[in-house]
Amino acid sequence: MLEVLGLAKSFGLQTIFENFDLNLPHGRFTVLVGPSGCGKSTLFDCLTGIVCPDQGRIVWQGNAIAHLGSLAAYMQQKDMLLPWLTLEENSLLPVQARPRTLRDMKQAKQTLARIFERIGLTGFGAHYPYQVSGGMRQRCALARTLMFDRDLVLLDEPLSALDAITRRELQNLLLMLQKEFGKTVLMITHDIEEALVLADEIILVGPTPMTILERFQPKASKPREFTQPEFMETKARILSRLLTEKEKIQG
Ligand SMILES: Nc1ncnc2c1ncn2[C@@H]1O[C@H](COP(=O)(O)OP(=O)(O)OP(=O)(O)O)[C@@H](O)[C@H]1O
Repeated sequence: MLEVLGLAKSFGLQTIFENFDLNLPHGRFTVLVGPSGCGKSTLFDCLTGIVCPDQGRIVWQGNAIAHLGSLAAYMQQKDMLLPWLTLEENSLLPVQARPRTLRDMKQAKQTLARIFERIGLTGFGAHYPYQVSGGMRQRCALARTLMFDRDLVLLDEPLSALDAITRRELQNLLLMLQKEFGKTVLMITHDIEEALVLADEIILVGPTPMTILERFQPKASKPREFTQPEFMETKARILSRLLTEKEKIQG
């Protein structure tokens, strides 16, 4: 579905990645795990056209494109909510931005009401971002991402500001998106247990310049519990690999 070939990006003298390849098959849930500052968000920015890559090819369903642009829904680390719009208005922005009829808008509002219910925002649609907590803003940003209704969803640490229970609920929501709506998901997380619960494939990336260190394909069927013995072993391997890379850098 999406193929990235030889992607390169530098900021001044700092090479963030070069010759970076990635392949996302349709309907798969891929999770990128790697140390802070190694270039994961920059990769997403290059894919979506926020940042221009220096080199490389992005191929979408067999066609070379400059960037994904509106082909993908992208949730960035910052919630990017517009402060002068309510949570409902923020979430409906993707629908406002495309040609629509009154019926489309009615349907969109119904869909949003279901998503709000699922993520615990029912009753907060008329609130402004400054009136709710950071976790609620993040949930609203996730709702807005879902309202884009794209086959490919890029999520940059979407659940990082949430409490454990809400986090688990939203993990289930993400799994539902993949299973029921056939979405292809590429997600960044620092939480290895979260990666193990969600991923069809975990891509472990190493420090700048970012390279792929190892790939893991958890076999257990979903929904999963990260306490499964297979996961404990994989978690230990991922942690040990990250530690080795850190020690290499520190000399
Ligand atoms: N616009 C920019 N100009 C200059 N340097 C940048 C820019 N954006 C990112 N960088 C640098 O690129 C490197 C990679 O940053 P990036 O945000 O992609 O890392 P990350 O892996 O997503 O980190 P984290 O996991 O902490 O979010 C960092 O050293 C960062 O300072």
